[in-house]
Amino acid sequence: MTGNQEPSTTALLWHGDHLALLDQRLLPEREVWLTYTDADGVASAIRDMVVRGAPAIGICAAYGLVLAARQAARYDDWRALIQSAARTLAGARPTAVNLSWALQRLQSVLNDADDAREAIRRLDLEARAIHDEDVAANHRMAEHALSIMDHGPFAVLTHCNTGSLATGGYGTALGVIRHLWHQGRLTRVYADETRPWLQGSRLTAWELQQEGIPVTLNTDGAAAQILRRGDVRWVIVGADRITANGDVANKIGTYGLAVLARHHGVRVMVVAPSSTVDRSLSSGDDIPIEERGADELRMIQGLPIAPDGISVYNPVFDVTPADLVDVIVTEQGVTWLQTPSSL
Ligand SMILES: CSC[C@H]1O[C@H](OP(=O)(O)O)[C@H](O)[C@@H]1O
Repeated sequence: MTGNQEPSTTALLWHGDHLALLDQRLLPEREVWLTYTDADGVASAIRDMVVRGAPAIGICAAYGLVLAARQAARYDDWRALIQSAARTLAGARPTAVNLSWALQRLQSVLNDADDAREAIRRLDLEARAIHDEDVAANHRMAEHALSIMDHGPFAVLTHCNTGSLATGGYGTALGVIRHLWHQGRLTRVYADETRPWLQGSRLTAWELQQEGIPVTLNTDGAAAQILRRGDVRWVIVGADRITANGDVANKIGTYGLAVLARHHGVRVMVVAPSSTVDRSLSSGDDIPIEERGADELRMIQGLPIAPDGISVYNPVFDVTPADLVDVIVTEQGVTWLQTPSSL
């Protein structure tokens, strides 16, 4: 990879006997690291969004299972205890398939372990491999994406956070954006603030500003006007689950953005590792969509911004149908869903 600089930001650090997580609920004001030594703690961290982002939560679940194995080693029923921890971790969040994918990969390794110490060793190696593979995949996806984009330079718009804070490092959609910048092919990134959890304003704007990448923060509602102006060539987003027909579950608001992009002749690129593809589901209708608490809309940093007790609908993902996605990029390559000439 030429011209890439590893970003200084990272979401997680594995120390063999504990997992350190940057508490993303406190960014950008405060950088606070929390330490986890057991699977229940890691599951809570995922559920409470201390760490978030489909690939990142898969990697954390893998390390969480290693922690479970270390704690179970002293018991005769160590294998059953590890399996129980896997179920707890798998239940932390429903939409991103990376969580179950990572846990299934570790459990297949567990089956080959004859004793608890061997289980710890094998699980640790596999979890580290998943982490390393994710970073390598992000760099490969950036290369694949740039190979099909015109030289530019041009502006792009992105939604939510898909960077080093959402992955093992470098990022998926944000990895493509980083590579565009380092190759001199990017003029500006428009970052949707991404209500209600504000991954865009609190995380993406923070990541990009740290690296001197020109980023402009906009309300989700301003995306239409930005796309109408014509300087944005691509909408580039991540994914939490991609089904066999190319439907894409991603942060709430992605579907509306794809409709806007198609209306304004702007191409939509989805960037996600192959661990995000769930071929067991025939369409996005089958993807479980997480709904989170009402206070995510009613409050901001503890301050009420809506009438007390107001009814709230808070799905935190939506499904963009394949016919609104122009291209899907994974580490294995590029899949055009709309023939380029038709755009
Ligand atoms: C490369 S991260 C993929 C995906 O995860 C984010 O959701 P969340 O912040 O709730 O974990 C968002 O949908 C990203 O696009």
